[in-house]
Amino acid sequence: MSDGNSARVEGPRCIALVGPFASGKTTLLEAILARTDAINRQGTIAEKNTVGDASPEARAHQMSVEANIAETDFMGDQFTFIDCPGSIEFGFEAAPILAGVDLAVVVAEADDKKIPALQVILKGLEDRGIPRILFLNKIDKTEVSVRQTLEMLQSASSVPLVLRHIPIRQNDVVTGFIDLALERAFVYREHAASELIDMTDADRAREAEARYTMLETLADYDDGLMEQLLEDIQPDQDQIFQDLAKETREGVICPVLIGSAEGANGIGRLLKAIRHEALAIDDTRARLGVAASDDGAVQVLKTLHTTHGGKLSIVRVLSGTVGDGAEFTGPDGPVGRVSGVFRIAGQQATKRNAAVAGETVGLGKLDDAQTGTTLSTAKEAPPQVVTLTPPEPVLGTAVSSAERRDDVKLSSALTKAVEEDPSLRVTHVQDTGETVLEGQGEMHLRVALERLTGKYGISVDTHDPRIPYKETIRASTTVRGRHKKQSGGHGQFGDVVLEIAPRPRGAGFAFDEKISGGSVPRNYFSAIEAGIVEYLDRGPLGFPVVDVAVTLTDGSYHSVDSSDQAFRTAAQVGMREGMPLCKPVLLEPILKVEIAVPSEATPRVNGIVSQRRGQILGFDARPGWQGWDVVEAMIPQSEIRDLIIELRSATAGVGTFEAHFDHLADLSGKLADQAIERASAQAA
Ligand SMILES: Nc1nc2c(ncn2[C@@H]2O[C@H](COP(=O)(O)OP(=O)(O)OP(=O)(O)O)[C@@H](O)[C@H]2O)c(=O)[nH]1
Repeated sequence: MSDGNSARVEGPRCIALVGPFASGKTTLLEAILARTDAINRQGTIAEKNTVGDASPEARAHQMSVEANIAETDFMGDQFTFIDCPGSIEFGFEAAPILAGVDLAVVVAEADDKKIPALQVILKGLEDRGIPRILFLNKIDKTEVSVRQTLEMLQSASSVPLVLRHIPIRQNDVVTGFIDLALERAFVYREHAASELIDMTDADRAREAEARYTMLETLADYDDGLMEQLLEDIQPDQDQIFQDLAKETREGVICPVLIGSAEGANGIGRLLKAIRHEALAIDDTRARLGVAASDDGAVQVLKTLHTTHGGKLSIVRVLSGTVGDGAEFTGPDGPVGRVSGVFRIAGQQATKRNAAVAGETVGLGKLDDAQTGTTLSTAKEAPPQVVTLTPPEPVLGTAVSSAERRDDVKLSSALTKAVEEDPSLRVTHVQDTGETVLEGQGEMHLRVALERLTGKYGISVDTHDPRIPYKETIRASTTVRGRHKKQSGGHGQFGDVVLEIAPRPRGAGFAFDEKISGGSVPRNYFSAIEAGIVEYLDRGPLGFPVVDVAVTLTDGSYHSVDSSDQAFRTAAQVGMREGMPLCKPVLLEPILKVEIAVPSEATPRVNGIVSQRRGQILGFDARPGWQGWDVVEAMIPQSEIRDLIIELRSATAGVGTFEAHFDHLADLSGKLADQAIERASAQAA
């Protein structure tokens, strides 16, 4: 049977499967592998026997926590499919992958709660100019009409969604479909290819109407077709296939196919559409602005640290042939020599021969290669096709190894974790002395921690990161600090008079001296200042002290017993006595927060911010995001902790925020008392 003669391109393809959480991407990959005989039997998520999601973390949570890669052949063409996780928390995994694919299959379902997530995904593809086909999955359990579903889904796409299939229903169950381009009806067969059937008169009438709607949209981009429609001339079928392919490749439309990944229905049709409508590497290279060349050039889609084989860079070969021993250069210089070319299938990597342009393979031992970069075998640094900026983390946890001997192991495992997933961040917080692992949400962090244990065998302790409170003073005092030990032998003597005064917020610490008549010799000044600075590490409330001025106004010395150490101690004695008299006050860090949400959630954000002692600064439309707002607010750091969880629940999972330190503000009353109590308990 013909699929139409659209100008089909040749060569190995790389296709991303994307879509909202649990829309059926991993199941679709499984169905595709079964349909193309890459596996004998289709596994299911429930039975935990799918090719994708085979890592212990993915199996445990029954969700994709990283991209799954599998290769197959269909009608003589080679395809690599990359199933990208749907959860927004693992969303950054897809960014470097999408840079190297020919087409994205967006797996969606008739669920209005998932429309905001679908919008985020489609916008990402639209912004990057990636051609896309929408697979309307779970048609086996869809009760609403496809027409209504399409209207709902359309709000998430900025280009027309073009329905290519309509369902055939019997007793409210979808039993097959009509392909509007082929004008043929098929009945689904469980886990087998659909069978061609005759159309009933009623189906023929529905088909004619739906087909006309499809043609009208195609005609918006094809004047010749528009004229034919106006003159009531039946367009040629090849022409329709050509229009579909051209307009899909240009990204001006998004065709919609229907099916059921679980029942393996509609899979053959989807594969045929991909085969005809996806571009191949020559066009993708043009989209990425990479010149054709005999030099090997690759795009790094993902990095894996395998427990035995070392580092594996999953790449799409953009040009040339890439084999063992190839030496690659990245944006910052040489990245290593390939040791092993691997075929990737789920969790398995098997050695293979050299890879040609268009193929997606694993390259071993490119130690300095980074995910998202373009590498070349030419000596000079290759132009980069994308710049990837990981989203700012939204949640953090302090981590430490349960066993001291694992400290070094933990630090190297954390480095590898961030290399595999740059949307994780590890910070060593000087103020609190903690190592904080930050990421995109609870599950993201949980999986990262599980990997530390599962993959590297490190047992990790975690707790909420401490808030880096500070303290300052509100009043001045003058105090004497004496240190005297003169009983027998070489004694110690230091004596200072210090004036302690507040400084404006943000002004920092200042030391001055107003010594007259040499009551304290000049050579002891720096030891006195050092003693004060040391004291300021932990003020009367238990926190680092900021914004104070200390002036040395007087003192005395002993020609034999005075020393740097004695004056240093005297200064600390003075500070210890004087500071509690200066009305100490706790300071809490306040963050400036930009919260991005769909506009209908904006009023709820106001409530969320004020509950967290926050102050709204204003809100505006989110640039480039139709129907979204950005709310600006100041929120105390201690109130941010689970902000992301509340925001996501108010926005069907898509709300997000960025926060940066802005200033310190006074904190008094019960909240201050609690913070002081907590700190002294932790210090004890
Ligand atoms: N009824 C029905 N259920 C399906 C279909 N496809 C997938 N499912 C179910 O939907 C759930 C999610 O499927 P997955 O394949 O894990 O979805 P996913 O999109 O890969 O999920 P994430 O990557 O974790 O976002 C599973 O329980 C599947 O069995 C389908 O066609 N029909």
